Amino acid sequence: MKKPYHILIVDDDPDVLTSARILLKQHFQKVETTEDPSDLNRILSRKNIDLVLLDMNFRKGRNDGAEGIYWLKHIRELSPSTQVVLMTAYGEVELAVKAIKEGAFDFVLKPWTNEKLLATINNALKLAREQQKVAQLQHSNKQWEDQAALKEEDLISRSPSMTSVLETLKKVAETDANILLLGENGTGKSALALSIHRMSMRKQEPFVTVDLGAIAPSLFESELFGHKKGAFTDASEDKAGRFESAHEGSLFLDEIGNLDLSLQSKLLNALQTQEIRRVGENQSRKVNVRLICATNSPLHDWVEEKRFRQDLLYRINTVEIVVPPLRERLEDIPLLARKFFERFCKKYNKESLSLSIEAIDALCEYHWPGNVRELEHSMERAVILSAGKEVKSEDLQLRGGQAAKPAGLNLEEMERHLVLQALDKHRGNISKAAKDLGLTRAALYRRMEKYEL
Ligand SMILES: Nc1ncnc2c1ncn2[C@@H]1O[C@H](COP(=O)(O)OP(=O)(O)OP(=O)(O)O)[C@@H](O)[C@H]1O
Repeated sequence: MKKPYHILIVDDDPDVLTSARILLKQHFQKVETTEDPSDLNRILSRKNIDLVLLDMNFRKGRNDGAEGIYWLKHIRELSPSTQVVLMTAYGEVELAVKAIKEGAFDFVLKPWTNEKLLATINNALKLAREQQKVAQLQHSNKQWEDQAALKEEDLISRSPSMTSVLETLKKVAETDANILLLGENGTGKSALALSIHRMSMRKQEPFVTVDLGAIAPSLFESELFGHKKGAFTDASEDKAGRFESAHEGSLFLDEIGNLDLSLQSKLLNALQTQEIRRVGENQSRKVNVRLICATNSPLHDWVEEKRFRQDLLYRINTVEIVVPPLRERLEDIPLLARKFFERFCKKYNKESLSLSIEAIDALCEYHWPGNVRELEHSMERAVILSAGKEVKSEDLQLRGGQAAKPAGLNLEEMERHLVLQALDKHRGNISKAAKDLGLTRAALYRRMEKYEL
């Protein structure tokens, strides 16, 4: 199978162009040639070239390689992610070394052997892919980092319903099946998605998250599929979408119910063809991702109401898993409560604090509309607010219970407290919590980040 790369060969000798093209066409999806290096501007600004095979000497009679170095620098500036392999004549090794210092990946001596040329190009493309991965990791969002910080053994449960979910996940994680996680907010869907990735054969590859509940719908397409420079006002440079970032790894689409019908079609198309097209580009790119989706929306009802495409649902739910709400996992409540409590005691230097039995009973009786996330927040709040040695049920401030007065808090602590309260009230629904607090979603996100919520 041809590799999904786009290669450009630049040489003023038509015979060299022809023989290189014939060879490379057998191995790579797209191969273009030009005799004139000044075409580089036009080509690089319109197309995504993965690698340029560049001659060192263009004008007849000149063989100091200066022009090759000039064009090499030019390519590095115009398109830093494009790899450059130089073609040099015998006796120009010193020049080639200089070129490598200027950013060329490697050089091949003319006349080349096919094996050597292919091996050099493949190595350059492999490096480019690795560099991309590093860049993706560096750019990955905070949410990803939070999830990455969660260790597998952190996902704890002893309730029969959740244990059976975890067992099913273990079985399907290794396959490449697309998985749909259904369940209320805060039940642990994101944590499970990461756990699936970590148990899969793709675990060494990227795990990329797109939270469709946290970005503006107008940005969905470019976020998922990327864009070309100039495709819209804010597109100041070419950008790969999350699909490309997740190539060979897993893509987690959280709140998939937020996709409108036109994007549902585009997503379906991408899944069917395993190709995506960046916004503003004509050419498509091959991608290979394992898709994990999650939602608290009733997608099956939405199919009936024609709000969600049935064919897309069937694509994403090869395996469908319902994550039970916390109130149906009674055995998990004390287990998780203690775990969170210990974590926050450590964080706030209150390690002598304890959780009373009657507080645990109250936790077990509560209905947990915001599920594990609400329990986590309640434990944090209890640790922060408790003044004594032991947290009692009235310190828990469970909704419908007696609210403790958050006395003695400074302005920042008060703000954090209000943000937590609003998130709990709306079961982690950012839009509703923001509205309640009189903030924009972005302003609420900033505060959540500030207070590490
Ligand atoms: N079984 C578990 N053990 C330990 N921590 C858990 C468990 N389940 C969930 N959590 C924690 O609870 C919080 C909420 O979980 P998560 O974000 O995965 O829920 P979600 O279902 O994806 O929520 P939403 O639908 O709002 O995106 C996270 O901090 C997560 O680490």
